Amino acid sequence: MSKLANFREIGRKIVCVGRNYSEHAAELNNPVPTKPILFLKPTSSYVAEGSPIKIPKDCTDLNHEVELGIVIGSRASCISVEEASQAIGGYALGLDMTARDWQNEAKKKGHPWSIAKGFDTSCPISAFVEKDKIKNPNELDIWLTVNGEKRQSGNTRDMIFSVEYLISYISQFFTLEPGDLLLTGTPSGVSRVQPGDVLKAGLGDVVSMQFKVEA
Ligand SMILES: CC(=O)CC(=O)C(=O)O
Ligand SMILES: [Mg+2]
Repeated sequence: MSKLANFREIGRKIVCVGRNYSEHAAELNNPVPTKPILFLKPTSSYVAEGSPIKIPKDCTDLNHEVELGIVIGSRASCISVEEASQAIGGYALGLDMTARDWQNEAKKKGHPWSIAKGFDTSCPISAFVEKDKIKNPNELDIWLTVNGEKRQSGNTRDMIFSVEYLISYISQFFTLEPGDLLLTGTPSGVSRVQPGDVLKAGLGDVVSMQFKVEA
């Protein structure tokens, strides 16, 4: 078994990409970016299957964002797009749970999104997926249902910036280390969740996961 199977324990950082699908940028009335928008989540935000997603106190608009996760396998600093795939150690499916009311408030004030995106349980994550299980990460169906109803359905080919471009771009600023996770942005269809909801998500026929939402 790969050493990266416990990437949640060894992970040093979670780097997230925002607005990487133009339909999602449009549904929130955001401009389409000309270069990747990056933010970080703390590793304390991880939650694995079997434990609930908890709506933070005073949050009134918690949204799901299903995203392809890249688990970094080797140290990478200032690498080129051509070198990027060598840094991939494997994959995971992730949810970038977002307190949209808090994020909107922060955006208005020009404040960071740290609390809106990084509160405890804001990063539900699947089991580790071995690198060889996915031939092309830029050609994967990705979906999410809430209580059995389809809410998000996309394909990573619609990402504005490819997986390799993102790894290269991020490595110009942050040295990537084994166990780091990159969340690559969400397709359209984000929506509010309520206590008792059951979220199911999947990546092609490679991996799926389920989480219950609690107050
Ligand atoms: C508007 C956002 O929250 C950006 C984001 O996280 C995304 O996946 O897009
Ligand atoms: Mg996101």
